[in-house]
Amino acid sequence: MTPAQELEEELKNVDTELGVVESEIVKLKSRQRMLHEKKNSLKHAINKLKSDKLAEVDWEGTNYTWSNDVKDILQIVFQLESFRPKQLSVINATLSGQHVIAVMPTGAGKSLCYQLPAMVQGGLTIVVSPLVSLIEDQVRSLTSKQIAVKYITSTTPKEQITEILHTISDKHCNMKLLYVTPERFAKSKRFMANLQKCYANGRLQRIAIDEVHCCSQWGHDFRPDYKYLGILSGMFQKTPILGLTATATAHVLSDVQKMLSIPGSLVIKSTFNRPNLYYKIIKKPTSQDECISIIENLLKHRYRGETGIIYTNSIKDSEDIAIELTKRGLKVGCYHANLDANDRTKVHTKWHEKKYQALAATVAFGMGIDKPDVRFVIHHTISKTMENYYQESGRAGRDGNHAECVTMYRMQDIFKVSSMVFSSIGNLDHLYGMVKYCLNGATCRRQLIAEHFDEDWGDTDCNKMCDICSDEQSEIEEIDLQWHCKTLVSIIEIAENQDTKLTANKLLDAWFLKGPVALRHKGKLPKLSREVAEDVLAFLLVENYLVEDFHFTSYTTISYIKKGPCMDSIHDTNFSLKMPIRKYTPLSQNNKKETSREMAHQVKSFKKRKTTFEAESEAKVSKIVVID
Ligand SMILES: Nc1ncnc2c1ncn2[C@@H]1O[C@H](COP(=O)(O)OP(=O)(O)OP(=O)(O)O)[C@@H](O)[C@H]1O
Repeated sequence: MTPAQELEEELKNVDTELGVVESEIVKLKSRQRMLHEKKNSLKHAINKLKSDKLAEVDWEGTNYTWSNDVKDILQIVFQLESFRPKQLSVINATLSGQHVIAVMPTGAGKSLCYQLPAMVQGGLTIVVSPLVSLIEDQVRSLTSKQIAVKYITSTTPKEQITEILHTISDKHCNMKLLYVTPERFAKSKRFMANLQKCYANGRLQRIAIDEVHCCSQWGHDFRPDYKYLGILSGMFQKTPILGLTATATAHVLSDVQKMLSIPGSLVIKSTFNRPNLYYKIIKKPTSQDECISIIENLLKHRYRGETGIIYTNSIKDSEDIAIELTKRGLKVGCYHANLDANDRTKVHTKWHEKKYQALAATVAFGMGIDKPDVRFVIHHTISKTMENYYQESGRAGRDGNHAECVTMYRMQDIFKVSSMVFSSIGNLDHLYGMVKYCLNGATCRRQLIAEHFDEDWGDTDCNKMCDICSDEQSEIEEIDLQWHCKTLVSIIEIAENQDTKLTANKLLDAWFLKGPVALRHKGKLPKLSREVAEDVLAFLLVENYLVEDFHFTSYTTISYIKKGPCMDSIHDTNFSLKMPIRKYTPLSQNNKKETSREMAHQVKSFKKRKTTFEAESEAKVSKIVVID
């Protein structure tokens, strides 16, 4: 062997050995990853056990040293008779010094959970809140109750900030609450220094973090500034943290605890049922003019003298609706992200003071609307997710009185929304969840919302406060879809053979033997109304028998329809697919008083009705009729 060959041989051996080492590294890395995952899931399980253990304590008690003060302050300062569900638990737990995450639905009264304790003990409560309008509303309301409260936001003048910071570091300060936006923690060393002085003086009583789900990247509303709040529990070890949110997913909550460095802390969750909200879906006409006429009539009659919100999904729609309703003699403002901060405040205030009966708004009109007597929320266009829908509609009836959540639905809106959201993973599934809710013609709407939040409210919790449960005579008709699926597949295949793409409308046309002759199927005209046929297409889409296929043009994104993964099963011998037909009952213009009276009566005779309702539900189930 030449010296070069010897070296070559050695090199080979080294390579072989390197290969062995690398494969060991891969194995070890994979083991490391597995151990990390295991470690995380063990940590999660331990934290969950800790949270659950803390949750076993009866926090509703009235024998704490502060219980009498709590009761007096509730009645004298806040002028409220009693607590809403879980408010007292959160108050007792935070006054006991626990870190608490309070999960309550929109309008359930989360603010009281930190405002009231602030009055029970000496010292200062810092309230972190993401929205200036929310801060302003709350400060206005607390000031009117003679409570010493201040706020710092990006628009607060420098001298005022200096004065406030001076006050909080003063041993004798009598300020009870200070509201700040989260970026204060990230961007102001001066603020942090004064907060540390406040803590050193033993005066930092509590840190309340509103909309605490904004800490989590898993939530629907992640805000980068919230991540700086993670240092607080370490920096102010004796100060309890109280996080508040209306987002209930376990994943988000666990992430929030992690981000705030309070793993295993107590989680107090109240039910998401809002018994005073009446949920209804109405048919949305194809023309915008007719849509606006429906809203006009509702505002002029059913909701005369009442205040509400009309949600839509585009700035243009919000402007058009507001302009058109104003032309028709109504007082309706418009609110969207393109308004500057001043205009937003102006519009919000006019609405708050009832100078506007309604706002036609995009989702920019969101968090922190503290108007208790919103009597109606109309969705002119469906929301992107059920979570969003619940938050948006939940802005109605925060005072606990009857309020209505009306959604205008038509198939075409699915594509309006899907073409905006499809690019992120999971978004279409979320949207289809919302569509399923709209298409539903047989199950109590509350039941569907409960399922979404992993809760079980039981059938009787609705008290006929949704269009499904209140429709006593309804006979649920089901439509057998097997034959229709075959027809639709044949049209899709005809189009594919001709290299033609089908929008949902084109597919419907061909199904009804309209539009280009070359695309039409060879069968008979379906024995369905176009309306029901639209529901069938939407149903097949959300059930994965059809899928959307998005294509870009220079101006827009178009959604085309293709066969979905489930469509292959239609030829199976035991294939069966049925869809309950949704009834489109219009919303009467003026029977709301009757509904309210009926509701009051229902609450009184709840026990009696419970049995009746169970009987009715059974009757409904037995009245299913199948048509094709
Ligand atoms: N115990 C109570 N009794 C009667 N009304 C109450 C009670 N607690 C709070 N409220 C009222 O309920 C309304 C909603 O309260 P709050 O703004 O705190 O809700 P929230 O849970 O923070 O909602 P959001 O998630 O939208 O911010 C307010 O008008 C408040 O005064």
